[in-house]
Amino acid sequence: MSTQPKYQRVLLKLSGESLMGPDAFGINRDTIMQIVGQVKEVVDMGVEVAVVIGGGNIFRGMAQSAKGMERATADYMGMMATVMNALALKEAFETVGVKARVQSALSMQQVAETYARPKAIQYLEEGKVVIFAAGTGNPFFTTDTAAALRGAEMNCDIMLKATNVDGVYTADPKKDAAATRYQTITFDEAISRNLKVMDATAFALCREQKLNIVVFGIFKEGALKRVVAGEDEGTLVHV
Ligand SMILES: Nc1ncnc2c1ncn2[C@@H]1O[C@H](COP(=O)(O)OP(=O)(O)OP(=O)(O)O)[C@@H](O)[C@H]1O
Ligand SMILES: O=c1ccn([C@@H]2O[C@H](COP(=O)(O)O)[C@@H](O)[C@H]2O)c(=O)[nH]1
Repeated sequence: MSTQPKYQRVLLKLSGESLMGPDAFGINRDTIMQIVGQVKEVVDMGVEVAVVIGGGNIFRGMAQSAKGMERATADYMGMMATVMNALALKEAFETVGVKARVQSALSMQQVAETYARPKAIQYLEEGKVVIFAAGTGNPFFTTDTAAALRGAEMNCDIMLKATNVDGVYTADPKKDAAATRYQTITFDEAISRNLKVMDATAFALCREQKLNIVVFGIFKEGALKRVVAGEDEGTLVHV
C-alpha cells in the first residue's frame, strides 16, 4: 500500500552546503542526485513541492574575496550563487523525469523566470517542482527567511528545513558533543534560547504566519518521505 502524505504542499529549504556532499565546495553530482531522488519520492506521492535553495556551497568559498566589500554587494553575490544552485537542481530534476521550474527573486530574464506568485502556484498545482532562487531578492536577509516568506506566500502546510544535522539541538551539535536533540520545540523557546539552526527573522516570520517547521537530516535515506508521511523524523518547531 502506498504511503499517504500528511502534507499536501510543502516548502523544502535546502541549504547550499547540502549540495557539497563530501567535497569542500561546489556541487557534488552523487549528492545532488540523492537529494533529487528523495524529492521525487514525495512528488510521486502527489505532494506539491516548492524549494528554496541556499548558496553557502559556492558563496562561502568566495568569502575571502568578499572581505572589505560593501555588505550589500557581497549579499548580491550570495544571491547569485543560489541561482547557480537552482539551475543545477532543475537540470538534476529533469534527468529523473520530474518537471521543475526556476523562479528568481532577482530579474535575469535570459537565465530564469522572475518570481511571480500566481505563476508559481499554477506550477505547483500542475505537479511541477518550483525552485525559488535569489532568496528574497534583498541584501541583509538569508535564504531561511526567503523560505519562510515563500512558504507563507505559497500557502504551504509546512516548511521542511533539510540540513546536515538531524534536527534542532540544545546547542550546535557540531561544536558541543553533549548537545541533545529536541523531538519538538515551540517557536518561543527556539527564539528565546537563541538556537542558531535558523536565523531569528525566519523563525519570527514562521511563528507569525503559523507555518510550522520540521528540521531534519537530508543525508538519511528516505528521511524526506518519512517527514512528509508525518513519521517521527527530525524536530518539529511549532506555534
Ligand atoms: N541548536 C542547533 N541545533 C541544530 N543545528 C544547529 C544549532 N545551532 C547551530 N546549528 C548549525 O546550523 C546549521 C544548519 O544550517 P544550514 O545547514 O541550513 O546552513 P545554512 O547556513 O542555512 O545554509 P547554507 O549552506 O545554504 O548557507 C548546522 O550546520 C548546525 O551545525
Ligand atoms: O534573501 C537573501 C538571501 C540570501 N542572501 C545572500 O546570499 C547568501 C547565501 O544565502 P544562505 O542563506 O547563506 O545560503 C547569504 O549569505 C547572503 O549573503 C541575501 O542577501 N538575501
